[in-house]
Amino acid sequence: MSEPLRIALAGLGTVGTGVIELLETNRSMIERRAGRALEIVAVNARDRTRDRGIDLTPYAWVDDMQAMAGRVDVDVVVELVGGSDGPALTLARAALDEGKAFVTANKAMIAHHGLSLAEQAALRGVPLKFEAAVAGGIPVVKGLREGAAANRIERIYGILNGTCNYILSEMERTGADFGDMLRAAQEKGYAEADPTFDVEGVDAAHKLAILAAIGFGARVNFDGVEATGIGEVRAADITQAGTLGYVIRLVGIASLDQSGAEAALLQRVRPCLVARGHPLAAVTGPTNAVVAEGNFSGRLLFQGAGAGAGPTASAVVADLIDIARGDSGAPFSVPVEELEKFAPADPGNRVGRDYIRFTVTDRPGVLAEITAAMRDAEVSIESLIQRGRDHEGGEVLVAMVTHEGPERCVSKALALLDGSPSLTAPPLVMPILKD
Ligand SMILES: NC(=O)C1=CN([C@@H]2O[C@H](COP(=O)(O)OP(=O)(O)OC[C@H]3O[C@@H](n4cnc5c(N)ncnc54)[C@H](O)[C@@H]3O)[C@@H](O)[C@H]2O)C=CC1
Ligand SMILES: N[C@@H](CC=O)C(=O)O
Ligand code: NA
Repeated sequence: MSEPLRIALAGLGTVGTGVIELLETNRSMIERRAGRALEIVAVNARDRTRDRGIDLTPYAWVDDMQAMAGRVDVDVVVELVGGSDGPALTLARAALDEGKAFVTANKAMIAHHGLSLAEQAALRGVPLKFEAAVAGGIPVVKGLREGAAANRIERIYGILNGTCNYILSEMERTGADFGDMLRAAQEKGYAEADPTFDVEGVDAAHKLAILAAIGFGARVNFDGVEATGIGEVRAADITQAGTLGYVIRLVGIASLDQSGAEAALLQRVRPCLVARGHPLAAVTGPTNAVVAEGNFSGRLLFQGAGAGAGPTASAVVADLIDIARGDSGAPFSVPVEELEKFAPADPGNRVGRDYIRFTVTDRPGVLAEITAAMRDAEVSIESLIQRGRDHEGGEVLVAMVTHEGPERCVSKALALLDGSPSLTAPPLVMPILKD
């Protein structure tokens, strides 16, 4: 058997402690599969004295995280600290610079700096791996990079944030309110250190940017992702959607828009209506699911735990096993210098159906004003529901579903209504996910 793969582990929170537990529990099986032992030699976290429920005495404690990069007894640095910049990025750069393999679960860092880190890794000829950064324990990076490598990917979409999916599906199941469900998601360890990243769609946008890069051979472009979170989704929307045969899910979608002279990349994260019969509608709780449509494979569905200690550790250790076996392939499926630079697609070109919810004052003529704007913008209405008011002159919800049409027409209709005294809040538009 070869020499052990020697690991330095930075960050001993939810994921870091999960990695130690997994390596301890499955030690001999992993050694057989990897062809060599995976041995943690050094660990670091902010607080040495904290009781993490695991025994850290077998490992050297390093006070300065950055010192791990230069250790001669280390082959691979694992970063489980978090944050797109700061110490995580400094460590990544230093480790790659020292010619160490680098493994991370940090989607924020890969979404922002994945391209330059991949360039650095290529320059030094060392592996850079981030399976845990996209959809936690689901082997979707590997699935796309290896399993679906023979295909041209037509579209990738999915439920990429466990916290939001937990909140939406629990609101749907129990009628509970948003705040209580967010607290529960935090207590269960699904949420990011800053949960606004989850609820505002930023975390899902990080993951989508990485997925799109792998699926389309594109340069990672987080700034090209249009992200809307779930903060505006009301219990009433969930009920209305249910009446119409849909559930609401936060969905990240990436596809190539071929309508112009040059292909452009559409990357967006939006709360969407998902038909009850669609596989994503059955995805509840913190579960993630990714659908990739390949031109030969057809629809591939990857589903599983997108967060939590065990599943995320499973992805981190899978990367370590790959490194132990000698895999040093391109992190984004094609060599970094061949990644294409796509312009962001105009979302107005999207042709689809939308759910639009208006909150209006209940007085004569309001509905006529809304439908006139739809007519003038050439938006065809498929169905319309008006919910009864609470009191005379009170707020009323008007929800409609459009026929298929260009998204720019819906935007035009909303622009026509902008500033109307009849609307008590900005309308909420949720695309209806295409099968
Ligand atoms: N928790 C989850 O389910 C998932 C987490 N991730 C990612 O994994 C990474 C780690 O996440 P968690 O384990 O949940 O975080 P955590 O907050 O539980 O743990 C972070 C660890 O890093 C240490 N740390 C933070 N800032 C530090 C600093 N400035 N200097 C030294 N140590 C520092 C903390 O002491 C702690 O040990 C993040 O990038 C996160 O986005 C990815 C997928 C799922
Ligand atoms: N906060 C994330 C954790 C994993 O990436 C989520 O809720 O999905
Ligand atoms: Na993954």
